[in-house]
Amino acid sequence: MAVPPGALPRLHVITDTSPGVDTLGAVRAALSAGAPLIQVRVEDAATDRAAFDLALRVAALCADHAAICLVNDRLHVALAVGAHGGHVGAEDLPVDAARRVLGPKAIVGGTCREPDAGRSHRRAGASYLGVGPAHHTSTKDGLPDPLGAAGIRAVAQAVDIPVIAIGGVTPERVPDLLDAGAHGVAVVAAISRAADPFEATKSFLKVLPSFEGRREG
Ligand SMILES: Cc1ncc(COP(=O)(O)OP(=O)(O)O)c(N)n1
Ligand SMILES: Cc1ncsc1CCOP(=O)(O)O
Ligand SMILES: [Mg+2]
Repeated sequence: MAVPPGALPRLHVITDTSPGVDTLGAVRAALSAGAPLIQVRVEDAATDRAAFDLALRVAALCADHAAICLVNDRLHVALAVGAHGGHVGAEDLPVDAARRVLGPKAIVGGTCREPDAGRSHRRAGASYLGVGPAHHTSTKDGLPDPLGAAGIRAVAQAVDIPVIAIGGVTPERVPDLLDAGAHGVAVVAAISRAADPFEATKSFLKVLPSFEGRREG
């Protein structure tokens, strides 16, 4: 299911499969609070079967809430569960290949950190850019130094597709990221590892512009 141009949701809640986290509990809470989009992300070491099982359940929950479901990295899993699209980065399929795999109507997100890569992803058919780390994060290892709002701004000014800022995003940091030109934010820890993921989601929704991104029907 395609999202109309300009209607990409502003809050992307990314699943957290790290030990001690109630992955699906957090997804249910986020959706109940009004999260418009869930991205299914598993550890690199997870099997395809584990990724598929989680994605199938998340896709069903998203359907119940008229929310969008994307799958990170594993585009065959996205296709297998009927997700709305997928997200790829430097170690995944290139954006143009992801677009060919998922088709012209799918949502295809591509990671980038600087303007030239953003322009190139745009030409390759990306629907949106995931740009980060915006701030320090302990959720993913091996990342470069945080880009800060200035780094987000540099990419946002270079493209005409939505920029989703990722990495260490909290509700308090959202206004600066929006001022820098981000369309929205992607969040792992500040929702899934919050004491109350429902309230945490509400806190994000309060500081994001209202949700033209929620899918009809
Ligand atoms: C919205 C969004 N932006 C960036 C990423 C990161 O993707 P990638 O660089 O491929 O890293 P992994 O998430 O695969 O570890 C993302 N998932 N979502
Ligand atoms: C996957 C990824 N890519 C850049 S930062 C990041 C992790 C974001 O997680 P958190 O919201 O917990 O900082
Ligand atoms: Mg990836």
